[in-house]
Amino acid sequence: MLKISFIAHDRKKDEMINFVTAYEHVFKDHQLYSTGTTGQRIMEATGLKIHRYMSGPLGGDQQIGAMVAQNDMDLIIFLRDPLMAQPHEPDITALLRLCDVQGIPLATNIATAEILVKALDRGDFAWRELVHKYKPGIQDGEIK
Ligand SMILES: O=C(CO)COP(=O)(O)O
Repeated sequence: MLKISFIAHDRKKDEMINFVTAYEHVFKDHQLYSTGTTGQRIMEATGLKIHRYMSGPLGGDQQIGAMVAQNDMDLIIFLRDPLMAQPHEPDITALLRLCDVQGIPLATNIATAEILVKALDRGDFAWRELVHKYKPGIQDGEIK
């Protein structure tokens, strides 16, 4: 079971809901997280149970980022709105940066999200189970 996050900006939320609904059979076997409103919308539209953090502008991206910093998140689907400025742009940039620090698979548009979910479904994410098994002592705040 992997940890997966869904985040969508307002004008991308319908696209996210269609996507998660289409692949509900894949996502139901995993531990799901989201920012506040995205998670609420997905749960209203599907039978999935999602741990919701704060709404993005109130710190939700940072909360998911905290999991990424500990290498404790396996896949992020983040449908960003590239055509609208966000008040919490620094938080968004920070989350994307941390994904690159830890090498966490991240989709920022639906085309990539489709490819990643198909990879997930056929077992291409098994290496993440190994990451969890052999994760060094990050709980102790160890600096590598
Ligand atoms: O703003 C967001 C991500 O940056 C998403 O937040 P919501 O899911 O609460 O709309």
